[in-house]
Amino acid sequence: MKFPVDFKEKYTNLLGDDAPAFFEGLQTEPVKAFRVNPLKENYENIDYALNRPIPYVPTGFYGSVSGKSLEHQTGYVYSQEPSAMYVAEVGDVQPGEVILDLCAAPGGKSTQIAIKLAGQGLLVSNEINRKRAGILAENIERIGATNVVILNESPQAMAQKITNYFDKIFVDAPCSGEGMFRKDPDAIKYWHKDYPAECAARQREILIETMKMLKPGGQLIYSTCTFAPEEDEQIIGWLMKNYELELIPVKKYAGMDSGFPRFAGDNMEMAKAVRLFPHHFKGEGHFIAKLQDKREPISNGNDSKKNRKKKKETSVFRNLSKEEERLWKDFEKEVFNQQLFNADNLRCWGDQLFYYSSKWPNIEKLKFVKPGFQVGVFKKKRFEPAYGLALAIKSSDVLRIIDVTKTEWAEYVSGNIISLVDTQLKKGWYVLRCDGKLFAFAKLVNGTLKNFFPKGLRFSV
Ligand SMILES: C[S@@+](CC[C@H](N)C(=O)[O-])C[C@H]1O[C@@H](n2cnc3c(N)ncnc32)[C@H](O)[C@@H]1O
Repeated sequence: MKFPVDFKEKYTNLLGDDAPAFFEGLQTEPVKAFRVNPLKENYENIDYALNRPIPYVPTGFYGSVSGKSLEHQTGYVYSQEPSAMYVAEVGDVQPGEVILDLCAAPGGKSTQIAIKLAGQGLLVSNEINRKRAGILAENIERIGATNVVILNESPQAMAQKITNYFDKIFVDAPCSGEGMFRKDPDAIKYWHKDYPAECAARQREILIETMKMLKPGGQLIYSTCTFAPEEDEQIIGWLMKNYELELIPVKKYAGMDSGFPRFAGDNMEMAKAVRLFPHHFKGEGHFIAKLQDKREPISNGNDSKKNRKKKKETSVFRNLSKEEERLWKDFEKEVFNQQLFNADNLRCWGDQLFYYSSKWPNIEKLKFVKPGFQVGVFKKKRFEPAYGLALAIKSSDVLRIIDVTKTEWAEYVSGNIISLVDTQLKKGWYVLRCDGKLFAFAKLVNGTLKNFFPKGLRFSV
């Protein structure tokens, strides 16, 4: 890998004696890792070795996973390099918190945050780029969380609608990406001498909006995948100068460095942040800082009138018609052994049925990809379950399960039907399961499982 001359000169000056090892580290192979997903039943029942745990991430393991495996399709595993995994750990997410992941695609941190919420509280996962927001939605769908709203907004538009609201905000900022040079050598092409300063200007713009949305007394977790002081310590210095924020010390595990005070006017506080350098640590480059808002905490922003409207006043959704209520209830009774959702939290967006808690904010006038958890769609006089519903339930919820072989699973995910011989089963909807993992809905008609695997997600193994 050939580095730009200005890059070499900059880090030779900044890192001194450590610079040769730094450049050498950027030439070595990137480290592969993945996380398992405790939202899933028997989540450690996977075909990947779990004998190389990552010391600072309880669900993280070194090793690589295939995007075409059953474990990946069903959201049992998520591929993520080891440095990036530390961000959500630093955030210390607790079930019940109301969290914003402002720069979220493709979803590494969001999937980890949603899993940590364990179905309680809310994650608003936002991505400004429409195409990337679509990928984010796919990744979140697989993990099976029902308490995630996926927006496709600018921080400015969001902050106009939602203020003083979030307990925690993650800003995994768009950055000059120097820490990704080894994983994605194309990132070098974008680099030039002024790039870090340009990125820093954008980061400040994003953070101005972020601070409007953070609840007084909340926490901000700021991270980048770059080494540039302008985008790391100097951004934190700027934040602390302009807002009532203090740094919370981040625990340093073996190989992790403290933030560099000398990168931000010898501000000793910077040592509370963490720097991950590939030549000291088993992972790609990252910077993480955790900041506490020192303003007087207010009672939960959920109750703020500005942020919330009564169900009937929210124009994104409409209430279900009597016919739709009946269709959903009939489906629920037929397939599940219990009520899955409180009926008060079910709403329609067009003909699609969503779970959207009445406690969540009003997202009217904001662009979204998924306004809550999609349960299904009403088609003429029928209800069709969403693919994501099969990934968000457990076998113990379901009356109608059909177990299939790995070969049949591969047929189904590629878009084919499955023929059942001599079946006595009643016709209708079933959840398909392979190797203990629920993976899709199918409709049984005359001994054939008709394929309802989403067309855009089909793949050949
Ligand atoms: C480092 S990536 C996020 C990675 C993600 N958090 C993850 O863990 O998978 C930064 C994201 O910020 C988005 N972005 C770019 N410009 C932005 C802006 N002005 N405001 C908010 N987000 C922006 C990019 O599209 C990109 O997806």
